[in-house]
Amino acid sequence: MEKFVINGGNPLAGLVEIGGSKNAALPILAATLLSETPSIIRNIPDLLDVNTMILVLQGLGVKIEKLAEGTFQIFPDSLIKSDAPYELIRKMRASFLVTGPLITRLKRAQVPLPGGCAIGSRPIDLHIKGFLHLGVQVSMHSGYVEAWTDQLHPGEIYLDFPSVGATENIMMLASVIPGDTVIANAAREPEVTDLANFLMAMGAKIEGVGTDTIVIYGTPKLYGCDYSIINDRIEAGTFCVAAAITGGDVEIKGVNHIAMRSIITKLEEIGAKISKVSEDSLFISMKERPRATDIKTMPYPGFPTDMQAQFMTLLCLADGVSVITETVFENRFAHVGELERMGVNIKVEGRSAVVVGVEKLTGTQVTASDLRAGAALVLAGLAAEGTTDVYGISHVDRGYANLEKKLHKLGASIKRVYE
Ligand SMILES: CC(=O)N[C@H]1[C@@H](OP(=O)(O)OP(=O)(O)OC[C@H]2O[C@@H](n3ccc(=O)[nH]c3=O)[C@H](O)[C@@H]2O)O[C@H](CO)[C@@H](O)[C@@H]1O
Ligand SMILES: C=C(OP(=O)(O)O)C(=O)O
Repeated sequence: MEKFVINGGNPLAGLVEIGGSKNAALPILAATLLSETPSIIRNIPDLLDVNTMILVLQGLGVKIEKLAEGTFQIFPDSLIKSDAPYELIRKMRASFLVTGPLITRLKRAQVPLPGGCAIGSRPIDLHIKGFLHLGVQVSMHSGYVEAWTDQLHPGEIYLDFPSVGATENIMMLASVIPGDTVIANAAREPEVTDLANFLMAMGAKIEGVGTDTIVIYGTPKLYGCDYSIINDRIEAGTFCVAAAITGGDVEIKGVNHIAMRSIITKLEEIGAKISKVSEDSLFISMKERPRATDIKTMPYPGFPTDMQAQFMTLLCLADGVSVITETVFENRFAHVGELERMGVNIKVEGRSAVVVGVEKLTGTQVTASDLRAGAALVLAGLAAEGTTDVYGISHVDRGYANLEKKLHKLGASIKRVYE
């Protein structure tokens, strides 16, 4: 078993470079299946989830070559299988994103229902709704989604919620269906935009990217291309909180200021001083005790649910009472119970958590239940008095590359221990 052992109290200082975005890399890797010709994808982060997606593609028959650190060439011409294995899909919900591309290439897909996870039940009804509108037939049995088509056609799809994954699956499928497909109430996340940019680099024509109405003018053939994915705004946000919670001074390089607007605004409300160093770099410093503030998670450009747990840790140390409301996932407060072991004062009432700031956190043993809960516990450990052992760090490895190395370089006392 692996754990992080953290001795808290060191203010972080120096420069950290942000890597490629997990949530952009996963759909873009799936989208390489849409053409028969190879693509080169750059800036792919070295994460467990990326490895899982690579195994999914290889399991479907696709050849993948690593050209350099973070750069892979994908040869989708060897795609032969339309069924994705349960062992991989259950590890990572994003593997369901191969469904759209499989239908376009092989006219059928058999993919296990990805199921729920520690943050909620996470249904896929909106993905299915989109497929049905585009001429796909779908049946579900024994925990599998079976999808097939004789004739795809364009359509108009209204999403009841701007689901990131549903927007991505539908956009991929529609990009090879001649005619105009409209996705209304589409997700506007920067990672959806990155996927659209990749599809356009492959030859698709898409309008309204980054707005809530995306129009895809499909073309029967897409071609592989050379593409570099965007950096990870959630990794950047997590390092911002690490700097703030330790009273540090850190330059964060590889950021998109616009994509991080809600995160930066909330940090400033809490009392962090943030300045723009360059087009892709910011400096964050925090010398005072954090101030309480309220946060409500929302689809982009609202405050990201993937930063909720990390901000909760910061607000646990604030002077005053904060209310954090989670509107995106129904059950994303699993970190609260573990933070309580470190001395926080939080009361969960339905979808809101009332956080009464305390003066200090105390190190102890805690266990991550999911990716961002794990990040929140690491942040708590960086600020706590004494030693914190964070277990369950495979969750953290799903979404952070070299987290402990990057934190150590900034002056944190953190090491990975194999027990
Ligand atoms: C790999 C990836 O990109 N993951 C991100 C993606 O997840 P993911 O794409 O799974 O998130 P969605 O935007 O689809 O989910 C948001 C909400 O919609 C609900 N829903 C979704 C689909 C559906 O068919 N029916 C339905 O009810 C979900 O249960 C959830 O409550 O966006 C989330 C919201 O920003 C992020 O937290 C995840 O990090
Ligand atoms: C919820 C997350 O990811 P996923 O959708 O892959 O579970 C996340 O990145 O915080």
